[in-house]
Order: sequence, then C-alpha cells, then structure tokens
Amino acid sequence: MLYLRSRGIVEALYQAGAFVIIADIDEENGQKASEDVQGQFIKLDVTDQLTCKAIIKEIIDEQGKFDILCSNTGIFPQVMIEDMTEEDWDKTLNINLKGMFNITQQALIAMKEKGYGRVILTSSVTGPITGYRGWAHYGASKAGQLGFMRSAALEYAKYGITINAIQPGNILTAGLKAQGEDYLKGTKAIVPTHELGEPIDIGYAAVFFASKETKYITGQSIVVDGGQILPEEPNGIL
Ligand SMILES: NC(=O)C1=CN([C@@H]2O[C@H](COP(=O)(O)OP(=O)(O)OC[C@H]3O[C@@H](n4cnc5c(N)ncnc54)[C@H](O)[C@@H]3O)[C@@H](O)[C@H]2O)C=CC1
Ligand SMILES: CC(=O)C(C)=O
Repeated sequence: MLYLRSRGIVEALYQAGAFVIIADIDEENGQKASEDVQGQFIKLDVTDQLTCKAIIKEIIDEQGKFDILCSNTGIFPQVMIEDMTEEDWDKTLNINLKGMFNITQQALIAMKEKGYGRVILTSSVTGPITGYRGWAHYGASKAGQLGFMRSAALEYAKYGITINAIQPGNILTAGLKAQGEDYLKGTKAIVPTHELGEPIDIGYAAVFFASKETKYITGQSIVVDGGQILPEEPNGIL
C-alpha cells in the first residue's frame, strides 16, 4: 500500500500486516517513518502529476500489485479571507485537492486493472461540517475532497474498488502542534473527551476502510473527533 505520511495510519496498517510505502515531500522524516515499519520511502510532491504517475507505475513494477492508497497529504495554514492572496488559495488547493486528485487518479487506474482496491482520503470536519476562522481555503479543499470521493465511488464501484474518507477532528500531529499552545489548550476545552486525538485513532479508522471485509461500503466518511462536533446545548461538555 502507498500512504502519504501520517504516523498513525502507517503504524496501524503495519500492525494489520500491510507492506507500507511512504510517499512524502519531506525526505528525512519520511525515511525515518518507513524504517520504523520495515517499509519503503519514496520522495513525492503530490502537486507533480507526472511524478504521481511514475510512482504508481514503479510500485506496480516492483510489487506486482497496489491494493491500498491512503491519500493523507495536507497543509492547513491560517489566513483570514480579506488577507488571503491568490497564492495562499492556490497553494492550499493545489496540495490538498489537486494533489489528492493527482495521486488518487493514478491509483484508481492501477487498481481497476487488478479489479481490486481500497482508497482512503483524509478529509476533515473543518469544511464539510464545521468552519474555523482562517481556514476558509482549507475548508473548501476538504469539502472538495468529499465531493470528488462520491463521484469516484460511483465510477469505480463495479471494479471492486471502494473509496471512503476519514474526517478527523483535532489530532496531535506535528501540523497541529505548529498551531501553538493557545490553540491546543483552547481546542481541548471544546472536545467532550477533553483530549486531543492520537494519530493512531485515525490509523484504526484507515484499517477499517482498508480491509477486504468492508467491500460494501463506498463513498462514505467517518468522523473521528472525540465528539467535538456534537454539542448543541450550552453546557453540553461536562
Ligand atoms: N492534525 C489534525 O488535527 C487534522 C489533520 N487533518 C488532515 O490530516 C492530514 C495530515 O495532517 P497532519 O499529519 O496533521 O499534518 P502534518 O503537517 O503533520 O503532516 C503533513 C505531511 O504532508 C507532507 N506534505 C506537505 N506538502 C506535501 C506535498 N506537496 N507533497 C507531499 N507531501 C507533502 C508534509 O511533509 C507532512 O509530512 C492532512 O490532510 C490534514 O488536512 C484533518 C483534520 C485534522
Ligand atoms: C486541521 C483540521 O482540519 C482540523 C484541526 O480540524
């Protein structure tokens, strides 16, 4: 399987018995993560369509098959709408939405030939369900992923391929830590569990969608957020 770096997804799939290939623009961390799971690392910029195509071909040539894609790459810089430049918009949409398309398109083509595949996208609660000041472009990219997923599920259902998404809430990754202490503290307070998620929480959801047994689930998403999106009453969090 190819997965675009997330420690939790890598670890959970490795534990479940998958041979893991990590593709990331960050060579140092990606290489290290692949060694931890006796996997393989490939340097990849998901915005580069030709490289995405070459990488999938290389995997098929070397491994003979390509069963699972976890399209997880994403950035979440914060910028308010009136300060948002065209460059800000394009960068986030290029990596999160076009990058997801670039790698997923090639994976679907390869999986169709074999008549089997599991594609798992990492979307978010932000955009499809909630809003966050500064994340309008990000939210648009994450909602866009789900729009893509539903049509892709229809196009590939008859080829034994499912495509589903995970919608994480707040998961303690390097990217989330970079939002700063105030963000982390404030967010903990609005999650009913009073905890941020662990990367492995996303990994277990990925294992579920990646399994052979979930063949009858496609075009769906699962929220993994410790109940963050649930409260409706003012004192809903105890
Ligand atoms: N951490 C969280 O609370 C949440 C994360 N997500 C999503 O989960 C995914 C992973 O996020 P995190 O692990 O938190 O972020 P992170 O910042 O810790 O990791 C993102 C990874 O993407 C890689 N990357 C960036 N640009 C790339 C490119 N052009 N080509 C290839 N790789 C590239 C980075 O090198 C890094 O390894 C993202 O899609 C994010 O939107 C969704 C909801 C919540
Ligand atoms: C980054 C993101 O999507 C969050 C924290 O919901």
